[in-house]
Amino acid sequence: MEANHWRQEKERLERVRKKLQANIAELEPEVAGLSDQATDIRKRFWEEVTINTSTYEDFEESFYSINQQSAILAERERGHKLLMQQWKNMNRLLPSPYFGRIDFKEDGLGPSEQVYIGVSSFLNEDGLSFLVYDWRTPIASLYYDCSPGPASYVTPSGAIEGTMELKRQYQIHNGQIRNMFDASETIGDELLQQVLGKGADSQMKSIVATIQKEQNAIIRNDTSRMLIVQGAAGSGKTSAALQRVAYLLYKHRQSIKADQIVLFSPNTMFASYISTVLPELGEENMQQTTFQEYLDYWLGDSLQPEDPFNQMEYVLTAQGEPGYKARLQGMTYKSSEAFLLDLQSYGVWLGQKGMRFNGIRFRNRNLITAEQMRTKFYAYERSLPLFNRVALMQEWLLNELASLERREREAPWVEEELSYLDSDQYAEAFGMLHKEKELFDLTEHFTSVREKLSNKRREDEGDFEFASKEEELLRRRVVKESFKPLRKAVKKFLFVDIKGIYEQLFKGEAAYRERTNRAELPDQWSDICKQTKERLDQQQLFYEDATPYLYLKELIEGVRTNTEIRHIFVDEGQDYSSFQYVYLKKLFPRARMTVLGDFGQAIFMQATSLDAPDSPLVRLFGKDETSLIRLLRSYRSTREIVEFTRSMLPGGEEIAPFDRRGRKPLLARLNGREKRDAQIAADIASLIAEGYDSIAVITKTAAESRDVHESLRIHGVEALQLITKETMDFNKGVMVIPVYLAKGVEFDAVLVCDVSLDAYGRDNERKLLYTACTRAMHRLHLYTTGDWSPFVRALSADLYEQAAN
Ligand SMILES: Nc1ncnc2c1ncn2[C@@H]1O[C@H](COP(=O)(O)OP(=O)(O)OP(=O)(O)O)[C@@H](O)[C@H]1O
Repeated sequence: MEANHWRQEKERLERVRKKLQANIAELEPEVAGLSDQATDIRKRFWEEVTINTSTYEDFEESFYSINQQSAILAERERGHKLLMQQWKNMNRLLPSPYFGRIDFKEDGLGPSEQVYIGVSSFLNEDGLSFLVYDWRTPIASLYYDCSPGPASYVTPSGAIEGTMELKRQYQIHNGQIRNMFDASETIGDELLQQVLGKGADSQMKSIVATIQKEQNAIIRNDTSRMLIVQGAAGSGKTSAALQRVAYLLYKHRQSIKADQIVLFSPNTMFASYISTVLPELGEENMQQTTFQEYLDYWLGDSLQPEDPFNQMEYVLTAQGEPGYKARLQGMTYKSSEAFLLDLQSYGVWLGQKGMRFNGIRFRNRNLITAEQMRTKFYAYERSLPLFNRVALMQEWLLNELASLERREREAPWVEEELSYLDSDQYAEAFGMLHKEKELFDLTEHFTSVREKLSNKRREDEGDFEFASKEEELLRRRVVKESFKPLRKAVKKFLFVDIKGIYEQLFKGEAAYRERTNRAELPDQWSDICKQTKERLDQQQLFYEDATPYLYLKELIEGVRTNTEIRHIFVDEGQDYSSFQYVYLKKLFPRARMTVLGDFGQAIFMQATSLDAPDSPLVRLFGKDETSLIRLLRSYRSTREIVEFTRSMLPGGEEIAPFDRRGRKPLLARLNGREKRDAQIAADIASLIAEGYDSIAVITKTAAESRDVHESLRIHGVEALQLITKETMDFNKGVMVIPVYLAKGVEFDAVLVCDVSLDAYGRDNERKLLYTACTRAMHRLHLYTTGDWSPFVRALSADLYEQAAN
């Protein structure tokens, strides 16, 4: 680039930085005092406000004064927050104010405008012209979407047409321009090369400077209710999702707050891995959770749901066990749409007969029997949906309990209970009664007024009548306390025997057909029934049963919803069942959904295809409300690694590697485990010596991880982490990790330790191996002590190197 361009750019950078420094210095004193001031205001606010309740007018006045003051306080706090935000943004800009520039000449207007783009906007003193544009502004999309030449961008008031005369990228560190490129075709191949060539980190990085056009379409999609992204491994799905959150928070800053966005992540370690991206962009983090957390929350007390990792371990390790085939068939069927329809039909059947209830017992007596409830339930209007009738039942039960409670006051046990009250309890109850009476009982007021008027004292504690009243009140209180758990249980719908209702669906083929109208059933149905029932008897649920169970529960009890949430993001979306999607949609009725995933990495049994023409995901909101974007370029791994991994997948040839070069994957076959582990230990040492500091030894199962971890430590590998499903944080270094926990994360080097026919021989293990290998950014090693897995054997020999034995 010409020397005078460099000079001009350096001078401009200096100018912008000086202005930033001046503005920061100007705000500094104000900002420094802000947090003290805020607490000061609050303190004074509470000191100055006293509630005057002597007369109604005084009370009213105090009330309005409090309201007024708190409004002033809120306004001031808003102002402070804004100031603080500006100050933080400027500080974030200072070391690297921008990463891109476009010169854009709008059709029909004067000279072209120089648009510098950075992580937030920065205005000139005039308050009108932008020295830096936020990357999320409409005009900045030109930088991501267009090449020099005719170009246009969309604003809320329509499309703006014009010509892009220049597109430039900068690498600015510590206030110095390190590098500058003028881009022509696509943005930033050079910059991207440099970014991708770096080492893996313990935290995911933001990609704002190098967002690619197809990723930008995901980030800025604002029209669909459902946005589905099917993207190859390493194509930037998670990155795009996080930038999209930042974009939505910026674009809808008046109406959406960070806590109205929820991201479902595959595990807690992944949540920690991505947690710094949004703060790096100056935004607050969205809420993060896992589907398992949700299941635990709603089922926790009554039934223990299995977690998906245990389910996965079973699939991978229990091949020889009896009932294995049935369990796998059960997993597939219970995640299917067919089963969802079956449950709906079952709901209709339950509307006519077969509901099961838990009778209400009290002190070893039946208060209301299950039979009474059933009779009552089926006496309600049959056309009412189940949950309406259950709500009516609930109301009826609460009324019944109230009258039973009244009757119960005369029961002998109450008398007995009263005599057990010690004097303290008595005094306490007595005090409470009086207090309650004074506050709430109108008759008490009336009595005291009458006392004053007639100048005649009411009966006191020594009076007979008072004593009997007191006993009556105490009885009432004792019975009320003992009925409390019953009322609570009714309010929580515990009178519906959901477990029994779910269980009676698995009473054999004929019963199932009758209840669901299903003609075709998996051939192992009777074993599936047996397994399901056995689990329920142990107060547990298979993972594949957990969501259907909750679905049925809500069909009967009514749907839980959270109407606050505006957007939900589902990462690794291929690993959720159609059931889980229906569920999420119901749960968050006002939310838009963004689902990101890769069917090539669908390693769980409940997998859902994201982009198949008949995908249940598309049907969820209907074609018109759904957009589907496919990402085919893979950025994480070198060209050599992508060429190797994509060949493992049918149809993988459409995955395009980004052109970053490296060594071909290395295949090593060794004679026995001892030699293999010695080789892995030696390879780890040499990779570290080459400068790679994030290295993962990937195993298939948790048990294998433990073995290999132990063995590698004996072989002298130091500071070796063992990652389990309980690991909360993702730390850089050398680790042993089961493949299903490595989802979504990446490493400089990956060593897959047992790529034998035994370990990865079945078709469902193909995707597992693909997922393991695609975690590698720069180097990939595969080891075996026996025959190679057929998925490796089928690869063309020029895709890899073989280690000399
Ligand atoms: N536009 C980009 N600029 C710079 N880096 C990028 C870009 N897109 C993706 N990357 C990098 O590629 C790697 C993979 O990205 P990411 O993890 O988002 O992909 P993914 O599609 O979610 O992967 P997977 O499905 O395999 O978990 C990350 O290191 C990310 O920083």
